[in-house]
Amino acid sequence: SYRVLDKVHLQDEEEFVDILEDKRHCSDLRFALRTFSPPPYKGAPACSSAELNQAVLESQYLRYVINEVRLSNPKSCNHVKRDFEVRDEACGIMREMSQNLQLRFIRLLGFVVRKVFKRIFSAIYVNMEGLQALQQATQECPVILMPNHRSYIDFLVVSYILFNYDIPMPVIASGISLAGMKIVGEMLRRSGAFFIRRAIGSDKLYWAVLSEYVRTIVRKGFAPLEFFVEGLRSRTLKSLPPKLGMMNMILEPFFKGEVYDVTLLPISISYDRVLEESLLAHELLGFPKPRESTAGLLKASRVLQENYGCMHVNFGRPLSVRQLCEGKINRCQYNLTPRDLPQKPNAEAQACGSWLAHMIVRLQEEGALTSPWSLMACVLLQVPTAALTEEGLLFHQLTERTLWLRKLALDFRAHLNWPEKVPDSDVMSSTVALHRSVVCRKAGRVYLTRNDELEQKHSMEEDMMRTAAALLMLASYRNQCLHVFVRPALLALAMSVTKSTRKDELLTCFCFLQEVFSNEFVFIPGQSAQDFEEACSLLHKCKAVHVGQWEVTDSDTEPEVLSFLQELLKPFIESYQVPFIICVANYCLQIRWLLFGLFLFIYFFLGELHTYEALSSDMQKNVLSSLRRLGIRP
Ligand SMILES: CCCCCCCCCCCCCCCC(=O)SCCNC(=O)CCNC(=O)[C@H](O)C(C)(C)COP(=O)(O)OP(=O)(O)OC[C@H]1O[C@@H](n2cnc3c(N)ncnc32)[C@H](O)[C@@H]1OP(=O)(O)O
Ligand SMILES: O=C(CO)COP(=O)(O)O
Repeated sequence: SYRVLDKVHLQDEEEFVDILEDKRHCSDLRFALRTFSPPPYKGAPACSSAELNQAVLESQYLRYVINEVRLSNPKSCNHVKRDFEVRDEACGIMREMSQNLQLRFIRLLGFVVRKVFKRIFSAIYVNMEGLQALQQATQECPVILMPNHRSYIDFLVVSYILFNYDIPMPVIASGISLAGMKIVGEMLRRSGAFFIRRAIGSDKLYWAVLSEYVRTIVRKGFAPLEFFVEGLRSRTLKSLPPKLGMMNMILEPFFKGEVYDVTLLPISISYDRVLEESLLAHELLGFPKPRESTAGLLKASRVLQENYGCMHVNFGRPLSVRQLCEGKINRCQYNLTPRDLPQKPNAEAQACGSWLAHMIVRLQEEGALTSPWSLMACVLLQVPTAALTEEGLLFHQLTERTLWLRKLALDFRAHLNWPEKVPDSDVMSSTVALHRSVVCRKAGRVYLTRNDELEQKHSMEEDMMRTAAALLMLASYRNQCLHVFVRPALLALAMSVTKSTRKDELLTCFCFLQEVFSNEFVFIPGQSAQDFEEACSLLHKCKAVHVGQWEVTDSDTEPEVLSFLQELLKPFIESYQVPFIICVANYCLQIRWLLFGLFLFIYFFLGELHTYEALSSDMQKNVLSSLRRLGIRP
């Protein structure tokens, strides 16, 4: 089993250590009560939450905006707001938003979280070098922690690690829904969460309080600021296109010269098995997300009975915004207006924020570890659904294909978490056993898990939903490693679509495909040519193509690679193809959005579509945005 390994190597020099290992020697209480003495930021004392709030409310910026809001009251309104009324409103927003970090609550949650982690995870691997670099950075510059977001566990584990290694506890941007949980909401606030409303819209005062709050945290630098640039947990386990609001806020103090530099720190969290796997798949099938509540949390305690394998937390290297922005932004322009006046980021600053945010997502992907299960999911999804549910796939074939894919992934520079010193067959068996909610092994074959395996009796519709949910779960686990293959796969697709070998034609098609799928996969804006070159070089490296100065041609040495990569993207192509055809055909008829979803279902059941992934609400939403972006209105 995975426990055989206590240390996993990401790169030769990077060592991962299981931080749960010491659980045998240290009691949970002792852990919670440990001496916590992080080195202070620039040697200065910490800033209390009351001081932070006061600094925000008394800022020139907020005073200015409060006055503007007061003056901008509609003339038709009988009651003209007074200064103190708008100020009270701002104080109300602050009370709702602000964190109230207290060490004793960290200790309390630390005690509970440790018990839970020990129960459900076999190991939590962390790269120590990354942590050391982070600890150093927190003493020198404001640090922004930017983890990928797949699970509620993400923010718990980051705080847990920082507490364990004497790194200042972060303040964390959180959706307001968590604040509404009885008792728990307040505990999260006292553990560092600050709460942001969803859909802020055009509420000028709210934006002003939020942005000043975030900027003040950055200016003071007393605690790392943590936020999830993807904005929510990815339901598909693929990276989401970044949200830019928070990114722009944290960059502003640097652009205006209020801080010398800002350090961005991408964090890649990879799970063998995601706690919310089934809930997320059901959300994709249209079931509403259960409201966050304390009762719901208590009900979810059945997850404690399950095993979720290992988790890897890879702290990336600190990135200096100062260095990254050199030559990209002219900071002199910020000297022309008083710093305290509200200023929307100009086009240059927005482009820079967007570029940085996309780059962080890309770095999160690069730092993620690819599990054997994710590779197996790629293989299993290339078997027709009916065959997977009825006949199954021979276990030894699955092993053979997965090992072939492991080699390809390594050629494509993936970081694998394939346990060393464990026979491959054991890795395969323990992986299938861990994911018995999705697949099961019987008489030398692997099948998609059905209700009868789970010894539950259900109606036909429920059975169908279960199959769909299992397939969407499988697709999500495949998605965990798609970033490794996506660029070469787009090139393989371009080669098959254009039937051309000319590099310029392939590049045009490659860019078009990137545009079509830009909601599915995150690409750094303006970097298509580099992505194309990277795809050429990776396919060349695994001997699938010959790359010349003007041409890219198939090689006969590894014909399997191109066909595998094309198959990998097939569910996306199929899910996009039908709606694209329908919409183009009905362009004049102006099909309504609701009908669009209906069409997908009809096509699916008539057998036109072979992929269950077309049923995913995420895929449907992305198809619609893609159609709109390309100027085709459904
Ligand atoms: C030892 C162990 C201990 C354990 C201890 C545990 C600790 C436990 C802590 C718990 C911690 C929980 C943590 C949960 C984790 C999440 O809840 S993740 C979700 C919350 N976090 C985030 O979303 C962060 C990233 N999101 C963003 O950056 C988003 O942009 C924002 C800032 C939230 C805003 O989102 P939004 O309303 O969707 O806005 P967005 O699309 O960015 O922009 C909307 C419009 O506003 C405009 N706008 C943008 N900025 C501005 C501005 N400053 N002024 C005016 N207008 C603006 C935009 O231009 C845009 O206009 P249009 O282009 O649409 O015309
Ligand atoms: O509120 C969040 C806590 O992680 C993130 O939002 P979602 O629940 O929509 O993923």
